[in-house]
Amino acid sequence: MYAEELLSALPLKKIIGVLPDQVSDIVVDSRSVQPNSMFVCIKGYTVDGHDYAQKAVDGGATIVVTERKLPLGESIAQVIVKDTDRAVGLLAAKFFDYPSKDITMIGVTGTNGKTSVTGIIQNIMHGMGEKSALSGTIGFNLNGILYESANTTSDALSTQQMIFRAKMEGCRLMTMEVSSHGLALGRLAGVDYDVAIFTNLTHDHLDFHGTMEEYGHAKGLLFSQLGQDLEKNKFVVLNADDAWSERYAAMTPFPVWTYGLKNETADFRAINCEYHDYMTSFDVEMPEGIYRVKMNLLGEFNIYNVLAAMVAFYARGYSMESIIEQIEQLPPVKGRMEKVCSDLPVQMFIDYAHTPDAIEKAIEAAQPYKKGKLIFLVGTGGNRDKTKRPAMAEKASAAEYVILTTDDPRYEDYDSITSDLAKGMLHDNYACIGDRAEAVRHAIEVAEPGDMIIFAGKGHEDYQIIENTKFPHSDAEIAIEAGRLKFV
Ligand SMILES: CC(=O)N[C@H]1[C@@H](OP(=O)(O)OP(=O)(O)OC[C@H]2O[C@@H](n3ccc(=O)[nH]c3=O)[C@H](O)[C@@H]2O)O[C@H](CO)[C@@H](O)[C@@H]1O[C@H](C)C(=O)N[C@@H](C)C(=O)N[C@H](CCC(=O)O)C(=O)O
Ligand SMILES: Nc1ncnc2c1ncn2[C@@H]1O[C@H](COP(=O)(O)OP(=O)(O)OP(=O)(O)O)[C@@H](O)[C@H]1O
Repeated sequence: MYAEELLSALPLKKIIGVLPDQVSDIVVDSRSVQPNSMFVCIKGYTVDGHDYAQKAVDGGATIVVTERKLPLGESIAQVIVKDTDRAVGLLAAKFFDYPSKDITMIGVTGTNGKTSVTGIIQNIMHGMGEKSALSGTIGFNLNGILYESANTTSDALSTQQMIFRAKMEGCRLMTMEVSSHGLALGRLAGVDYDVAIFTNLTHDHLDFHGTMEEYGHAKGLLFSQLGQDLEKNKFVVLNADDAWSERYAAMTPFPVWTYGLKNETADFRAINCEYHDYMTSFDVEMPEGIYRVKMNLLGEFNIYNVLAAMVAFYARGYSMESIIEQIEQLPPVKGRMEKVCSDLPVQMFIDYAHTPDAIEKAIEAAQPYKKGKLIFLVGTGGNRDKTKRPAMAEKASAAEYVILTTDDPRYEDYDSITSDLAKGMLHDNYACIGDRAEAVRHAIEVAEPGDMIIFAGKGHEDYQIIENTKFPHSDAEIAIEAGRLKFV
C-alpha cells in the first residue's frame, strides 16, 4: 500500500524524514519485521516497543510510528502520534481495507460462556456447510484449522489480520470472543460487528478492572461501539436473566433480542428443560411458536449458550428449523463439561470453570448425572485476581469432597494460592494440594466406584504455566493413568 494513503488513517501526526513510497506490512514486534514494513512502537506492561525500534529498522522497517522522536538516523521516516495504541488500530484497519465490513461479524462478551457460544456458532456454520472463522481463548480457527494466539481477544493488528485472512479464505462469518481487556485496551478498534452477544457478568478480572462497575462498563463498550447507522442490519442479543442486560440495552439504538430461562419477558425462553443421561432437551418459546430442542451438550449453562447462538442465527435470517437441525448435532465444546472416555468405574469431566459463577454452574450441571459422591478439583491462577479465590471455594463447597489446587501458578507460591482458596470453604471435606498433577492423582485415590470427578480450571489447555514456562499437562491423561493403577 502507498505509505501516504496508509497514513491518511491518522489525522493528527507529525512526519519526520522522507516517507518511502510503499509499505509492505505493519508490525508491532521487532522480531517479525520484513523489509519495507512499518513498525509501530507499543508500550507494553513488561517492555516498551519504543526500545525495539532500532532493531526493527535493522530488520528492514522503513517507517516507525512512535510517541516521541527516536535516534534512528535521517533515512528512517518517523511518524509521531500521541497514542500508538490507538494509531495501530486505525492503521491496521486501513491497511487491510476494513475487512470486517465484508463478512458477518458476531462478537460475544461476558464472564463465562464466550468460548462455548463462539464454538457453537462455528459448529452450526460448519454443519450448514458454510465457511467460517473463530477467534478466542482456544486460538484462531480458520475453517477448521487452528492457529495459536496469545490472548482471548488479540491485539488490534492481529485482530485485523485474522479478519482479513477469514475474508480472503471466503468465510461468510467470523465469530470473536470479546474480552473486557480487549475492549478496555482498544484491541477491537475498527471491527464492525453485525451481532453483539452478552452471556453474563459475574466476578472475575478485578485485578485489572478494580470494581465490578468498571468491569461491567468495559463489557458494555461492545454494545455502544455498534454505532448509530440504523441502515445497517445489526442486532444485540442479551441474557434476560442477567441484570446487566438492561444497561447494555440502553447503550445501543439497534434491535435488542433477549433470551433466558427465568425471565418471562425473554424473547426466546427455554422451558420444560430435561436433563437425561448425556443429553439435554427443552422447548424454546419464541414469537413464531414453540420448538422442541434436543442436544448432546450438558448442563443448564449450555442451554443459555445454545439460546444465545440460536438468536444470533435467527436474527441473521436463518429459519428455526435449520438452526435446530444443527443444534441437535452439536459436538461437545472442548474442555467444557467434556466427558473423559475411559473404562474406569468413575465418571470424569474436564471443565474450564475458574470463576465462582462458573463453578456453581458446573456443579449444578453435574447433578442429574451424579450417582455417588461428587469430587470437585478446582485450581486458580497465580499472579491474577486474588479476590475471587475464597468465593470460588465457597461455590465448590457444594461438592461432597473438594480438592483445592492451582491452574497456572506462574510466579506465585502453591500454598499462597490454595490457602486463599481454603478461606472460602464451607465444610472440612477438602484437601489443599498445590501441585496439580498430585491433586489429580489424589482425586482418583479418594474416588470409589460410582463417584463423579470434575477437574475444573484447565479445560482444553494441555499445559501449565509455572513461572514463565509452559509445561505439558493433561488432567485427563494423569487421571486415566492413576485410575488404571488403582481400579484395573
Ligand atoms: C497485561 C496484558 O494484557 N499484556 C498483553 C501485552 O503484553 P505486554 O504489555 O507485556 O507486551 P510486551 O510483551 O511488553 O510488548 C510490548 C511491545 O513490545 C514489542 N516487542 C517486545 C519484545 C521484542 O523483542 N520486540 C518487540 O517489538 C511487542 O511486540 C509489543 O508490541 O500485549 C501482548 C501482545 O498483544 C499480550 O499478549 C499480553 O497479554 C498477556 C499474555 C495477558 O495475559 N493478558 C491478559 C491479562 C488478557 O489480556 N486477558 C484477556 C482476558 C482473558 C479472559 O477473558 O479470561 C484476553 O483477552 O486475553
Ligand atoms: N453461560 C454460562 N454461564 C455460566 N457458566 C458458564 C456458561 N458457559 C460456560 N460456563 C462455565 O464456564 C466455564 C468456561 O466456559 P467458556 O470457556 O465458554 O467461558 P469463557 O467466557 O470463554 O471463559 P474464558 O474467557 O475464561 O475462556 C465452563 O467450563 C463452564 O464451567
